[in-house]
Amino acid sequence: MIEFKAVTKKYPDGTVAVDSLDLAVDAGRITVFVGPSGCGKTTSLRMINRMIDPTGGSILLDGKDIRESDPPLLRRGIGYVIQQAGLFPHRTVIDNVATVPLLTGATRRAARARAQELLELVGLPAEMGKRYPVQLSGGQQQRVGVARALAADPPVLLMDEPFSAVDPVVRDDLQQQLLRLQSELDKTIVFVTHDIDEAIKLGDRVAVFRVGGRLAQYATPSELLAKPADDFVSSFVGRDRGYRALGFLDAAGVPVGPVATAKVGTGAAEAENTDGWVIVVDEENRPLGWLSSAALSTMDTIDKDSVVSGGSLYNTADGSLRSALDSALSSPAGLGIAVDADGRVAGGIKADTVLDALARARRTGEVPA
Ligand SMILES: Nc1ncnc2c1ncn2[C@@H]1O[C@H](COP(=O)(O)OP(=O)(O)OP(=O)(O)O)[C@@H](O)[C@H]1O
Repeated sequence: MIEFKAVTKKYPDGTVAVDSLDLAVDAGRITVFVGPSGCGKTTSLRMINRMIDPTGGSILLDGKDIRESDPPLLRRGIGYVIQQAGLFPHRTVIDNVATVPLLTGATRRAARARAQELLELVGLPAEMGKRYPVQLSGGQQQRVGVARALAADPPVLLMDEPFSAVDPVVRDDLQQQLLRLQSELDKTIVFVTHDIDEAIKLGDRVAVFRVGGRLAQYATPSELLAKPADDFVSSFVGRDRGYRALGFLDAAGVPVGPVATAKVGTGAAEAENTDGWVIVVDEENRPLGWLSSAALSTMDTIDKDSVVSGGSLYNTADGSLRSALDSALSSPAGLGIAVDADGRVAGGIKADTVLDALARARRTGEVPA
């Protein structure tokens, strides 16, 4: 556990970046610091590994004041990931990751083996180890940054806007990856972002800062959305608040209806008769995209290059009302695609059906009316 006790940071020019911060970061959880630019998120984060020292108050790591720890030693137990990954440009990817185990006394062979394992863990193919950072995409560099931060197996991981320099699709992928990793690793993660959506998605708890380095609210994502502490938090988390709150409601009770499917590579004439759209699936019944019946009527064999990419998918195994509704709204056919845990088409889902389920949840008091 990391505890901030009345922590203040006043820079020499008089700027108060953090003002009397009291906050306890739970062990083994993701805590997100979020807030507008200049509100003291980075300063708060960097005080944890003593890159910055507070001018008042104290920070305890597992009950011990971090001022009593030698900074280099302290940092061995605290991984650090930053926005531009911060990789060594003249070292290969594998050597970038192996640096830390080498520093802590591993043999070269053991360090490389560990690095290889970590690259796999963050979803990078082994052959990428030989490349130099410049030969990787931004998202891949971020993965290497995460692998490197994990190399010493630190119990604590600090992440400062790690995904903000990549495009939204890659960011979504990196966020999923982080959640998956965390479910295996149980690190104590402190994650800084200015993006409230990212905070809500990743955080077990979210600390909302306001300019002047003051904590406006510290709560779980659903509490933040349901009960913002004041007007500032309300306007900060406010955008699409009702819609985002759907992300916390299980869609298990939402009925999934039929959807016309057509297997790729089969004759178009064999496709189910429909006056609207069909979802094209692969051999395993996984969705590839949509074809309108008009397009279908012009082709002999269904090929996957002609499909219109669909919207988001709704996973019946663990989907929320938000993902169910989003799948319906983002589909060109107006019908969301529900898939099972293996990604196979389970049926279609309509926006109206989701809204009915929401109305039911309101009636039963599961969500406030
Ligand atoms: N070395 C410094 N000297 C003086 N003021 C500083 C210094 N570093 C940061 N600040 C100021 O402290 C305040 C908090 O900065 P900090 O970087 O912690 O904010 P932040 O919330 O992380 O912002 P951003 O989202 O823009 O990165 C800002 O007003 C900033 O200008």
